[in-house]
Amino acid sequence: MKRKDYISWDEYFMGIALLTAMRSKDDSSQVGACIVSPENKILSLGYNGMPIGCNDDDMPWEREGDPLDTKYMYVCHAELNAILNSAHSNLTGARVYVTLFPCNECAKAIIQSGIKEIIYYSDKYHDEPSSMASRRLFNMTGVKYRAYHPSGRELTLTV
Ligand SMILES: Nc1ccn([C@H]2C[C@H](O)[C@@H](COP(=O)(O)O)O2)c(=O)n1
Ligand SMILES: [Zn+2]
Repeated sequence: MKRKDYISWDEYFMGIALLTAMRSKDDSSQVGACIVSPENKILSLGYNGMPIGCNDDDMPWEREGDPLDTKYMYVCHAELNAILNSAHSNLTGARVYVTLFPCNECAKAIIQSGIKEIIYYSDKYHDEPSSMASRRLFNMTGVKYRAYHPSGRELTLTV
C-alpha cells in the first residue's frame, strides 16, 4: 500500500532551508535558502555567512557599534549565497524557499536571477524599509511571494 504520511514539497524544501540555516554562525539570525526548479529539483542551497577566505573567528558578529565592526558590512546573505552557489544552473522560473523574507539587496539578486517565486518562513522585519523595498520590487516585477504555513509536523533527525 502507498504511504500516506509522506511530507509535502513545501515541507520538504522548507525543511531543507531550515536545516541549511543551522550551518550559520550568526548568533541572532540563522537564515537558509533552498532554490528549486519548476520540476521540483533542488538547484542550490545557501546560508548566511562570511565570504570565502574570511575566518569566522576573525570577523565581527556584532549587530551594533561602529559599522565597520558589525557583521552587516561583511556577511553574505543566504539567498545571495544560494544564487551564487548555483553558478551553473539556469534559475529562470525557479522558486526559493527562505527562512527569512529577503532584504532589498537579495530581492534585486533574486529578480535578476530569474527566480519567480519566494516562499518565506519568517517575516520578522516586515515593517523595516528593506522589506518594504523588497515587496515594492517584487510587486513591480511580478515575482510572487507567499508565507509558508507550518504544518505543525515535527521532523526528527538523529545525526
Ligand atoms: N533575508 C535575509 C536577511 C538577513 N540575512 C542575514 C544577515 C545577517 O547575518 C542576519 C540578520 O541579522 P539580524 O539583523 O537579525 O541580527 O541574517 C539573510 O541571510 N537573509
Ligand atoms: Zn539579503
